[in-house]
Amino acid sequence: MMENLNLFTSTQDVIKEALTKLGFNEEMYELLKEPLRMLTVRMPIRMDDGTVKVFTGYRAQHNDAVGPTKGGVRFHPEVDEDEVRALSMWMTIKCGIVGLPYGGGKGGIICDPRTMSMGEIERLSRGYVRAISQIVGPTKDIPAPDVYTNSQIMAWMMDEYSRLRENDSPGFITGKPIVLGGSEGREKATAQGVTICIEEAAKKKGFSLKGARIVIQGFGNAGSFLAKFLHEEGAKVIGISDAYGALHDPDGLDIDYLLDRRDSFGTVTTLFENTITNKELLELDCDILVPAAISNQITSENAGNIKASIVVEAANGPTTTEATKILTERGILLVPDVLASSGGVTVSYFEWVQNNQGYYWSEDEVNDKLRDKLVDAFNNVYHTSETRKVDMRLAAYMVGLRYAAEASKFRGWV
Ligand SMILES: NC(=O)C1=CN([C@@H]2O[C@H](COP(=O)(O)OP(=O)(O)OC[C@H]3O[C@@H](n4cnc5c(N)ncnc54)[C@H](O)[C@@H]3O)[C@@H](O)[C@H]2O)C=CC1
Ligand SMILES: O=C(O)CCC(=O)C(=O)O
Repeated sequence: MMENLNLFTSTQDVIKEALTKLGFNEEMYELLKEPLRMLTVRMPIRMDDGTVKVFTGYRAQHNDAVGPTKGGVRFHPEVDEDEVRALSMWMTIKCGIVGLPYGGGKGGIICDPRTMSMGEIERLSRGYVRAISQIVGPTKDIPAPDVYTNSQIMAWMMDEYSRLRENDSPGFITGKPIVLGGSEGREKATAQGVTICIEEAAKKKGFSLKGARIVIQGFGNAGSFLAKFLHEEGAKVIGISDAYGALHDPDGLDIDYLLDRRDSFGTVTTLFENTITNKELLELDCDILVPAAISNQITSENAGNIKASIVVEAANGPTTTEATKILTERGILLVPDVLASSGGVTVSYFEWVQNNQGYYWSEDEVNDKLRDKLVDAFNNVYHTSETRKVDMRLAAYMVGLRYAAEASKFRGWV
């Protein structure tokens, strides 16, 4: 049988299994099996050469029983409707795992910002906010950064929304620059959360991070800060990659140099001749493998060849259902995306809280609060996996979905 690479339908299968294990009925599955709302927008944007190009974008809102929906916006040529749907469903689960008062949302625009000027990216970012303005807002749905979007783009989006509403609305979006109400620690939060999960996973496997060999796919916001943190903890980062290729040195790469040379899209390998492929990178001999780029990277084809004893998903959806089974059967500890990458949305929540109260915290305060939430979340999912005898992904879905399901029940929706 062909492996299911459709992120939306494969997510539905795990949601169904998790709800059944939790004892919810078919009606609950009917409610949670897809987003409550999915908006498709077409945005005419004036390009620098005077022509008009029409871009397509999406905003999905999975479930808002717990509170406003929350999730990033992705600018990528391969964005598609089903991917955005699945990403919004994962956000509901992520927020539930760390106990945030949000449901899941997610957005995306089909575009390649690497080939666009700053002016074109600004006009597209503002156009997107105008197009989705009716369904978003600080108490409705709060966007944030994701692949190929950053704090500058969040600033333009916040400015556009504030103009539309005729009042300053920092709580409309998170991941903003500090001077516009961004939170200390948000930029590094996803990697910080992944690092905490790696520390906890290593404890369970009984080894120290000092000298542990790490491979990271992706050298953007998540991957590059992660390489820095693990390098600082004494681990040996022996492989990294970007969209164009991968670098490998069994004695450890020069992380400080690579961090200094990477561009704002997380590209660094184009500076080197001696590269390997992303496919080869994933199969390198190492202790911990961290996919931190895009989806469907570990499949039934390569899961049997993964050498790591811990796989931590910093990216959303990097491992297929079939590959999850194979890794689990092989005794590899898999820390699923909805847990491992929840540091980003956790500090986004802290940013929103700070915007709402107008009083800002120090980076240490943010990091301490983040650590408390993530250590609890990791142990909760791990414990569920052990006691219910289910794999870590199913355990994470059970922990995360319970929140949205119970809130939907209390509201009388099901
Ligand atoms: N930025 C955030 O706060 C969060 C990000 N994530 C997830 O982490 C992953 C990475 O996101 P960011 O680091 O924010 O994005 P980014 O845009 O900063 O970096 C993306 C990285 O992936 C690489 N990449 C892109 N296409 C690729 C391909 N076809 N093959 C291999 N590498 C490729 C890029 O070269 C770059 O190094 C995504 O799956 C994202 O959804 C998850 C939670 C929060
Ligand atoms: O920071 C946020 O609100 C959302 C981050 C996100 O999109 C994700 O965790 O995939």
